[in-house]
Amino acid sequence: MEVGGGVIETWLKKHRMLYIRATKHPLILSIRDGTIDFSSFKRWLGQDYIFVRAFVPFSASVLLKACKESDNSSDMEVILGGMASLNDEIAWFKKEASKWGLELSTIVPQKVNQEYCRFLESLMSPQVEYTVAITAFWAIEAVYQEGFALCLQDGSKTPPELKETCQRWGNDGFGQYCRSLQNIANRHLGKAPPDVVARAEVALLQVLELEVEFWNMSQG
Ligand SMILES: Cc1ncc(CNC=O)c(N)n1
Repeated sequence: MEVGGGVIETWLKKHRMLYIRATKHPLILSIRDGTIDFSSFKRWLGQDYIFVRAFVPFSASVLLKACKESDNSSDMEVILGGMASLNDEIAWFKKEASKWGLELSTIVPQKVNQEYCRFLESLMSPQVEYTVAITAFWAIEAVYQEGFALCLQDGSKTPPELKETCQRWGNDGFGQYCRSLQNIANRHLGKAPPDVVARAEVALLQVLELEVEFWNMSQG
């Protein structure tokens, strides 16, 4: 099954304004037009490192749910691929932080970041259905993919120092991975009972709102 015509596409149309606020946030646009304040970037980098560390156990919980609840063994492989790139990502954050003179061990999570990490923890509960968790997982990955891909488009004036960051989430391979996650989420949403579908939609909205706030927090 291909991306298009699924529940996710319906939701993205329905919640288009919020989706655009998350993917075309002023901070992303300032990277693309080259006007970004590097202190905002450094704040984002430090906070996102903390977020990504919390995202690893959440990914593991999604993997576990896929193994228990999915009828398709390729779900597990797609999620495992995402987890493998998180291993690189953590190493990259450490390298990038030292490049910017950031001491990661001294970074204190901001309130919004704590809220986002608590939200991830709530989704790790075994009571949360795989369909709900994979929808949130897809949304978290997709907003970064879409936002950073924008900074790599022709005509963008992304500062050279930030190109590598944009490549990390904006590259075509990550785009393909996000489409695979979207297909998985659509397949499960298409056969889930209405109450589960409703909870998945709420989780999507929570992700989008937290992403907007995460960018706001980084902007200072
Ligand atoms: C706040 C936030 N949202 C999504 C991502 C992308 N997923 C993993 O890296 C991220 N790094 N940070």
